[in-house]
Amino acid sequence: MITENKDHIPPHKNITAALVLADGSIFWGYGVGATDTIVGEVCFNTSITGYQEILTDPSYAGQIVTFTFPHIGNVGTNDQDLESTVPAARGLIIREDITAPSNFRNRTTLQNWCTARSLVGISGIDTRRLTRRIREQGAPSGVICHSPDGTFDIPALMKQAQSWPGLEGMDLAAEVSCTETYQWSEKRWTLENGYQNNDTPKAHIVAVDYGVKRNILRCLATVGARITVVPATATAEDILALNPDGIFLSNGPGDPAATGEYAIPVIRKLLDSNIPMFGICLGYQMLALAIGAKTSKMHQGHRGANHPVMDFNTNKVEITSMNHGFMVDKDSLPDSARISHISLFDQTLCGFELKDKPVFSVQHHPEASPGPQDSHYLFDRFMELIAKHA
Ligand SMILES: NC(=O)CC[C@H](N)C(=O)O
Repeated sequence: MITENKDHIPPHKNITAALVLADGSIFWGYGVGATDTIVGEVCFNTSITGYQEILTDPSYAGQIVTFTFPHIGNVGTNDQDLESTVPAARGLIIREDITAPSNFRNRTTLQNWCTARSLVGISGIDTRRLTRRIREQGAPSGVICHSPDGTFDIPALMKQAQSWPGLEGMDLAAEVSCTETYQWSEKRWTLENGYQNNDTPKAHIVAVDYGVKRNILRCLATVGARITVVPATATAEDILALNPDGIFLSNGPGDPAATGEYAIPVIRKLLDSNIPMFGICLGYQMLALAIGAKTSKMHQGHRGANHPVMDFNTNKVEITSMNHGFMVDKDSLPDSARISHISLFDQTLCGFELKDKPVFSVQHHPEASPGPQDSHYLFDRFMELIAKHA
């Protein structure tokens, strides 16, 4: 492992990758995956499992993920733990070299999988040091350059990192959304049966895809929904014409405030229909904007699988999976909304419900993938709300 420096010359001849931050810091390491140069916001995730799900979560579009857990890649990759097929994380930063996979579900190494997906990574990085720096100074823009012959144009890489505009004000949801409407009936994976379909649906949910994770759709199918997934640009009329019993607003990448042109007016119209509605993460943030609340960029964000959240409906604490860099400002919630969930790490707002409409939403990821399953009850809560309003 080589610690960061500002010297433009690689410290030895085996170096095949560089991570260059906008402030000029250089971290040298070893290339993983595709031979390319990528730019994005450098964030960190503290989960100890689920790197494949994290890297395929469309909410990470525009981001480079630093894994704080040192052993990434040691269970290989498979075809089942994918959260999407659309572009998601741009790159990965890891501590240890990827070792030979050891898991009965493995199909191919993380190294080959990254190459096949055009994902660029760097290993050999002091991820503790990098994470401390993000905690102290916020998530920086950065570039990973994977160069097998060990040549790097550091000033050009620095310039590329500095000229990247950052996620604030950036709309990425429309880029990762599906373009055609489709049906979904697959339920959550089990060791005994793999993926099974829900063939006896109890309700029809229209899910608006701002970058939806497959496990959210699977959780909805598991609690009994038939799901129609529509593109982020679907109008309220398109959605209502499908005759939904419930409407779901998905997670997704980028700045929620940047979706104001297309998503917010649609959500406002949908609220008028009084159809039960549930939002997760970006969907929650956009719902908040639609009722007049405000969102802002967080200093370092929440990304991990051990975030404690309090549910005020039951006064129970749930350990949750999180992945967000923006938040809804608690004080900006209008009187029409009631706080339902709060982060016990930093007291930020994690959920609200509307007082006079069958609408609720959460900032965390109840579908997990990866992470603890404590929050699965929220999908049941949605189905109960739908049954009550049928
Ligand atoms: N997982 C998500 O939906 C993330 C929402 C939003 N892009 C954020 O970073 O806060």
